[in-house]
Amino acid sequence: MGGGRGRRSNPAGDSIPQLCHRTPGVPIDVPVPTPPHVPQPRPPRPHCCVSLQASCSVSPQDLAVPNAGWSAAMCEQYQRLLRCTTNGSWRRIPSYRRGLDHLPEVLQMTVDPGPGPRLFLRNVDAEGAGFEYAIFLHASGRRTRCLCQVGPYLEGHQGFAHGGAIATLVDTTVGTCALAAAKMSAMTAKLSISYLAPVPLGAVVVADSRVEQHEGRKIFLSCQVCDTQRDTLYAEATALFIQVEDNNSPPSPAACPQR
Ligand SMILES: CCCCCCCCCC(=O)SCCNC(=O)CCNC(=O)[C@H](O)C(C)(C)COP(=O)(O)OP(=O)(O)OC[C@H]1O[C@@H](n2cnc3c(N)ncnc32)[C@H](O)[C@@H]1OP(=O)(O)O
Repeated sequence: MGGGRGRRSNPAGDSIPQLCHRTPGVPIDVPVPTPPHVPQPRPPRPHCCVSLQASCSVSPQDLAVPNAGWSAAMCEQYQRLLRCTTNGSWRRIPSYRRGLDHLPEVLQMTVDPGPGPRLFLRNVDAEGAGFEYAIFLHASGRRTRCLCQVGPYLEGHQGFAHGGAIATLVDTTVGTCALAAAKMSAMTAKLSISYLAPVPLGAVVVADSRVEQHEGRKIFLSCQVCDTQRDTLYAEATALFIQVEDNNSPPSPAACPQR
């Protein structure tokens, strides 16, 4: 589905094959929003370099591995990508329920055994219902490849993925690439996406990202989202990430235009 509408993608020309839990609905205490006219202090930057809580007895579960919700196609493509890690040219990045996907040289995960904040892409517990994904990082540290099965809870138009879900996938793929390139925390400053063909729910897609330019604190990246056969280009994107020091004070709020 959608195969005829996307642009044909260019082969990436690399050594990797061309590929294009638990209880649902854990209640979360949602804070009551403060009225918009009350000025609020800017929240601190996310602290990425958080040490593993030694006191926590719960072993974090790596979710970037096959589970019962993965389709045969997803499993097959995952195994293909995994084979490319054996010579060290690529490596799989572990992923946890809490904390960003795990790049130990850049950040360490937090361990959260209970309900509370969750990584956005890991907020659905039912296997296969939300984002099922695994990210691979190239040895250059400047390319990432995300294999993702788009679950039914990501629906936008009937039978197809929500554009925001695709944006999340892209942001995460380029974000991982930016963090690896920066070797420090970085945040999305700009994300531009062209949606070229609708992604059917249940589809397995591959998002390929690379650093295009790295100038000081600014990292410019590109990303393409394709089917596993590289027949359909679902989306292409460019992004700008800005390196941030974890212990910096937050930037002053941007002035809001007067109405
Ligand atoms: C393994 C782990 C995987 C993790 C993947 C996670 C992916 C998820 C990533 C996210 O979703 S992050 C959440 C969404 N992003 C934000 O919430 C960021 C909100 N914005 C900010 O906090 C600040 O605006 C920002 C940190 C991006 C920049 O503020 P700074 O004060 O540090 O930057 P500054 O204003 O000094 O600008 C530095 C340079 O960047 C440029 N710049 C900043 N924002 C820009 C912008 N939006 N567009 C274009 N250029 C921009 C700016 O012009 C300047 O260029 P020059 O050095 O050439 O003068």
